[in-house]
Amino acid sequence: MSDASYRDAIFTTPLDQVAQFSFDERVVACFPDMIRRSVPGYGQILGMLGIIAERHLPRGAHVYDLGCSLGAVGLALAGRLPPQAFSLTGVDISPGMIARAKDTLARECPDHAIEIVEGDIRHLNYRTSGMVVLNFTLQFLPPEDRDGVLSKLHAALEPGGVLVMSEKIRAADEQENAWLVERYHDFKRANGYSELEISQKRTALENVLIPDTLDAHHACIAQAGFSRSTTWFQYLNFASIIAFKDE
Ligand SMILES: Nc1ncnc2c1ncn2[C@@H]1O[C@H](C[S@+](CC[C@H]([NH3+])C(=O)[O-])CC(=O)[O-])[C@@H](O)[C@H]1O
Ligand SMILES: O=C(O)C(=O)Cc1ccccc1
Repeated sequence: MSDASYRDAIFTTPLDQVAQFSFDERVVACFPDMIRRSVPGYGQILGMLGIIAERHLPRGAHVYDLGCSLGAVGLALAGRLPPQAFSLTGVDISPGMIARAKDTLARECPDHAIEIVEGDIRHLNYRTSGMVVLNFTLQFLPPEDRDGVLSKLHAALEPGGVLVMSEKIRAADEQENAWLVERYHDFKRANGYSELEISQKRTALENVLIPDTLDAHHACIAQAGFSRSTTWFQYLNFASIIAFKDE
């Protein structure tokens, strides 16, 4: 499979009917460009995941990267930690993403114990792990399925284990939310997206990517059994939370 990456031009031409967004072959082909131009702080979050792993993972512990797409989290951890430091399982439901992630990781970090599997994170039998990463993935699950997944992840974590969860968020206050969304659209314009691309993608993501508030995420995390959680990163309406399982 080719490892070429293209500029995201998916919503450049006017569409009669904008179909629901899906992680199909066209998205796979331009995904690195799409996510970097569309997710404020994406690169910074990846860099910090390596630092968090370095601090929190017991030597040799297992890590899950859930909704791994092209394997960027595994690459970031392998770039910072030696092969003996951890093993990692990346899981994604999109066959196109999985095929490319497997290729990339086998080529870029052959000495690290990283496996990539196709699957639905709602129906996985999780093994005991030291760290679980949901980097912009929970937002794509139907809201009614999210509590169940977080509870399973809490159960799978070792005492002292951590969950890192990044999400597109909404603010409960309408005015605050409007400001964040408007500046987010400015961010996309500044990254070369046209008005048409911004509005068609917004339509495509309706009912597919369902953002929740930070308060709701922290409440869900507490409900799942985590004793503490903190928002360690926010850039406009994109944020990342770390949650700690009791020692
Ligand atoms: N039920 C599901 N089970 C498994 N995977 C799923 C499911 N639903 C959606 N996905 C997968 O979750 C990923 C979300 S992208 C993650 C970026 C990555 N974490 C990164 O750090 O580059 C975020 C984004 O594109 O904004 C896609 O690859 C979906 O196929
Ligand atoms: O582009 C958007 O509007 C987003 O919310 C980010 C995003 C990035 C990649 C796939 C889907 C959504």
